[in-house]
Amino acid sequence: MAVTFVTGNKNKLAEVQAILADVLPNLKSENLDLPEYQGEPDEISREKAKLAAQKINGPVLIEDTSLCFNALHGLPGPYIKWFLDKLGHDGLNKLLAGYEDKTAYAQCVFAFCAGPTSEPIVFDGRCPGRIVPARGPNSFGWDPVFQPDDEQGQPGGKTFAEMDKTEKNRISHRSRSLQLVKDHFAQHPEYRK
Ligand SMILES: O=c1[nH]cnc2c1ncn2[C@@H]1O[C@H](COP(=O)(O)OP(=O)(O)O)[C@@H](O)[C@H]1O
Ligand SMILES: [Mg+2]
Repeated sequence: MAVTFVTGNKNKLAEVQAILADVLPNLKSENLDLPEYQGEPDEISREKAKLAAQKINGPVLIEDTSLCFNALHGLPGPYIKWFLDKLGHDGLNKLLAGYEDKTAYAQCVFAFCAGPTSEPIVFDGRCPGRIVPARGPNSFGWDPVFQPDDEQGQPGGKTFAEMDKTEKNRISHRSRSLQLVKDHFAQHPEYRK
């Protein structure tokens, strides 16, 4: 019962295969065109996983990433893709111009659905930080405008874009939710084959 990771994003696939290698050595991948649901991040991932499990007719893993501004009660959240696309890094900063509070969190929700009639299980990983004017290479999404907090919960020094991969992966929203996924599959050897 090999699990299929449904994604169109090659970077995500590589990261997920690397991190899950020992618990899901036979993880497959498929690029299905799934609808972009609206709602709370965990609900969106749940719906995506259910539909993917019906289309694949087997066990699936999906992922959805949000960037949530506290002053805006969690928005743009799951809609960050379009906000980033239309407003750019500068526009994301300007959204918070009227607010003292620049804090935000990156949220990654993986969802696993065992089959077409199963209820999905969600794995919610978050990384707290703040929105800052862009710094560092413009290589991945909103990385240049997100400055994660340090281990003490204080404003950290670097944006995600200024960190190397290892440094980002130690604290990132995605690595935190993947750790939960890993713990889950460590207890479910039936998916290792
Ligand atoms: O770790 C990250 N750093 C910076 N940007 C990210 C990260 N993960 C996802 N994004 C961006 O956030 C947006 C929402 O991600 P989502 O997971 O819905 O994207 P996808 O549908 O392209 O896979 C996209 O614009 C994506 O590029
Ligand atoms: Mg999305």
